[in-house]
Amino acid sequence: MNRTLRIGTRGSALALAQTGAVADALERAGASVEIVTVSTPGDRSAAPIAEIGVGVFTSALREALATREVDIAVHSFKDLPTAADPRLSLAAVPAREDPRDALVARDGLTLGELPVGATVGTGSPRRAAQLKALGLGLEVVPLRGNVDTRLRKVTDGELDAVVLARAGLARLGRLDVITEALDPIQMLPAPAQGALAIECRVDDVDTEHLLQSTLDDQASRAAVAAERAMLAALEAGCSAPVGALAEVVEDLVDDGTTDGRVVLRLSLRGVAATPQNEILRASATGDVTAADQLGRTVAAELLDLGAAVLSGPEA
Ligand SMILES: NCc1[nH]cc(CCC(=O)O)c1CC(=O)O
Repeated sequence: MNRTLRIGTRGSALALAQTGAVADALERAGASVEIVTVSTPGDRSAAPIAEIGVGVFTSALREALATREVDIAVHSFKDLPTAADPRLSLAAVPAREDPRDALVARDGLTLGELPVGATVGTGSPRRAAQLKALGLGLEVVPLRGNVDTRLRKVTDGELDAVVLARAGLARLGRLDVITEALDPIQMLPAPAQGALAIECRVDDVDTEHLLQSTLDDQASRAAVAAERAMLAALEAGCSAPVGALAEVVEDLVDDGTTDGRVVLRLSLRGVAATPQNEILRASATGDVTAADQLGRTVAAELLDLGAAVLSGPEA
């Protein structure tokens, strides 16, 4: 391919960092690329994400791609609505970063070391619900803004701590500020957290092939597919109090030999909070090639437990 591929991205420091890494990988593969910044309503509004709705960061980028303003779109996967866009192809899901949430607290404190009444900033209903469910007496304070703005609340002494995606800090080279990576047992990340979604137009098969062969990671794609199938089956938006984490695990099956045989399986854990802040949990393991089905299975279990009363602000 000798055309220059235009890669669309949001203009935040985080978006530029992750798009830069994608551009580098494509250049190493011999492609010629150019980065194009697309401003999104999510970047222009200071309102809580829960109020401005699904896709605030991603629809403008998808539009720019569909209308041929750009050839490739790089999204934080967790910001993408679960509804597919028939004009676009999810050409690559690169190897995922560590998907955990991270605590950044004053004085190097961990979650368990924060005193009763300590203020913890997060704009995410999912993080808020799981923090409250720990029963530590933490005071969850609404918070929005880019990574730097959120970190400053702690350095300025306005809040005792904030919770952010570890992956965002990793991409910005700010892992040093983390005082605790939160165990998924306490805090399941957002579906697809830490993963990127790289899209191109469905009819642009050359670009699709380049992205797929250069950047796609099958295990990350399967894990994210399971998490998002769970989210979709709960009909919850990206800001709903739903967490999910799928991992490819080795499973030993008895095949009659003394050692048994190791097969790869996909394990999925899900959490949903009811409006009463009751935490519901479910998990299952399935075939790596049946990720969507696994997601629907865990969602069905959550619905059985009472998650039906649950709906995101826009669901
Ligand atoms: N909704 C904001 C958002 N979207 C993606 C990331 C970064 C991490 C990722 O790629 O999952 C963040 C920041 C955060 O949640 O702290």
